[in-house]
Amino acid sequence: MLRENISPRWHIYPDNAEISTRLAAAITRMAAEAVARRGAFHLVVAGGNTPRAAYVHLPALGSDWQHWHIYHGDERCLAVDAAERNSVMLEATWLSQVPIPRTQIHHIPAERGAQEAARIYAEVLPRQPFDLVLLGLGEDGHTASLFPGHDWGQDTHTPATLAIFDAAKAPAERVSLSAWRLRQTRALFFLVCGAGKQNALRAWLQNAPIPATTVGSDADVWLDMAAWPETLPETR
Ligand SMILES: O=C1O[C@H](COP(=O)(O)O)[C@@H](O)[C@H](O)[C@H]1O
Repeated sequence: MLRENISPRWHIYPDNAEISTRLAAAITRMAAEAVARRGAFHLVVAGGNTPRAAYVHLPALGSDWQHWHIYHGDERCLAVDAAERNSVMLEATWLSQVPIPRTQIHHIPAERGAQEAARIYAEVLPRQPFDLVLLGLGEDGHTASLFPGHDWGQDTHTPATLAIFDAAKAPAERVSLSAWRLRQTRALFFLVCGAGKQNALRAWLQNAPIPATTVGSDADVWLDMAAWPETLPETR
């Protein structure tokens, strides 16, 4: 699936609470549509703090959980029960409370080290495009575990998963889906909340070489007012 390089759509809401309610409803609606049309919903989840509140809303909204398939955009190479792992956050906020078949929840086996986990996970990913990819934006401009100044795998010949050993944010060892694989999706949402994201967002608006500029060139960006840069680039 080729995504068009048009431009991102910026959706600004008052705060993370408002985004979380709306996002949870949107995910549930998209899942219902995907299941009705194709019999399954393939979702890539974002880690970090920003999406937590949205995930917390999901169990109560209810859904045809039997048809959901969950993948991660990235994972930190830590022990399987480490609190900083994205999989642990996902289980605690949402996955442990809904009857998605365990065989359809695809955590990255990052406890096995980045190289082996990336190799294994590349085989786990579906051949078809995802239905929805959720991504965050780090304060330093990283997306999933693709960091500015590193190769983020935008070329279509890049493997679908990357082993990262020198991430600028701890832990240094991580696994990430590559930029081109993240873009093989019907819909792509970025979540950006908090004043700490202003510099990264300004870089994106300036078309600076950060992963979001290429991964999210035609994304829907859900952001809160605090994240919108107080001083903006002159163009756009
Ligand atoms: O390290 C990571 O950071 C980004 C952004 O996280 P946030 O806490 O600033 O929302 C996240 O999207 C990624 O999954 C995570 O591993």
